[in-house]
Amino acid sequence: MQLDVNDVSVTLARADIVKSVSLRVEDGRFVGLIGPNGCGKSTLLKSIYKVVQPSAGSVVLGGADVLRASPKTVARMMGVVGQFNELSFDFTVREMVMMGRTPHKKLLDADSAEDERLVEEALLTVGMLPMAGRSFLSLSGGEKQRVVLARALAQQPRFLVLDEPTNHLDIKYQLQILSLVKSLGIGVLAALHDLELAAAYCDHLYLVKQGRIYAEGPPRSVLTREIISEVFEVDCQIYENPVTGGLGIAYLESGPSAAAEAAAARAGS
Ligand SMILES: Nc1ncnc2c1ncn2[C@@H]1O[C@H](COP(=O)(O)OP(=O)(O)OP(=O)(O)O)[C@@H](O)[C@H]1O
Repeated sequence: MQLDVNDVSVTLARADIVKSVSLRVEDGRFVGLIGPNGCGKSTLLKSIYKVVQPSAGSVVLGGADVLRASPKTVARMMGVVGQFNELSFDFTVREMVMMGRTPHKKLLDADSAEDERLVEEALLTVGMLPMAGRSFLSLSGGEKQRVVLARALAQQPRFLVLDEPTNHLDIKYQLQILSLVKSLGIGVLAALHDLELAAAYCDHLYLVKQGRIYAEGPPRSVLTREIISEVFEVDCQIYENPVTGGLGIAYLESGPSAAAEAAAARAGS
């Protein structure tokens, strides 16, 4: 299922946070959204999953107008793992994941055997089946993150939106969850902070700076020393990882002055 974001702008508290952003995620592609803190990644994702109303533009998923469609219609197609998943009420892990089935049910429908099966399968996939009876609020950050992903999987989405899905996860689960998401073979748009992981898993990257798309393309064309220095204000060396063959980034020094010095040195050389 293909996602098209067309000239989307978002204004919050009179500030222009997202400025005429267009992007495309073709069916089956894993697309990363990267950029510094506060550049507007989460706000853009929220406008795609209908939590924030854009001031302009359109969002089209599988031919459907997401901004006009009902939340239930969108939830039948799109799974979401957002950044904050705190709840006021406590639910068990199993109940949380069962909520992923809601968009596929009618009001007051009981859970079917198929619902139960999908919930078990999703819990097994994220390694949380042994904790199915636990209270969600009692879980660690990483365990909660895996349960929220299981809920999105139980939803059987045809498109996934992930906002820093590896936040809180240790390295085993970071790798496992990204591999799992990739293996689903559906369109994925994920905000990611770890640039090496983004390079390893994403087919295509959009780099956001101050609410606009600053660069886009295959990871190797976006993650260059120049672009990282300009956008993240950190000097680095890009290399080919001799073990994995993937793109490696060695960060040299942080801070605006180091980046400015590096830029000046490059300009002078
Ligand atoms: N409801 C709001 N009202 C006013 N400003 C907001 C609101 N929500 C977000 N912002 C501001 O919009 C900007 C972009 O925030 P957003 O959360 O989209 O950034 P982000 O790229 O996801 O950042 P991070 O990497 O830190 O998660 C920030 O300056 C933030 O303070």
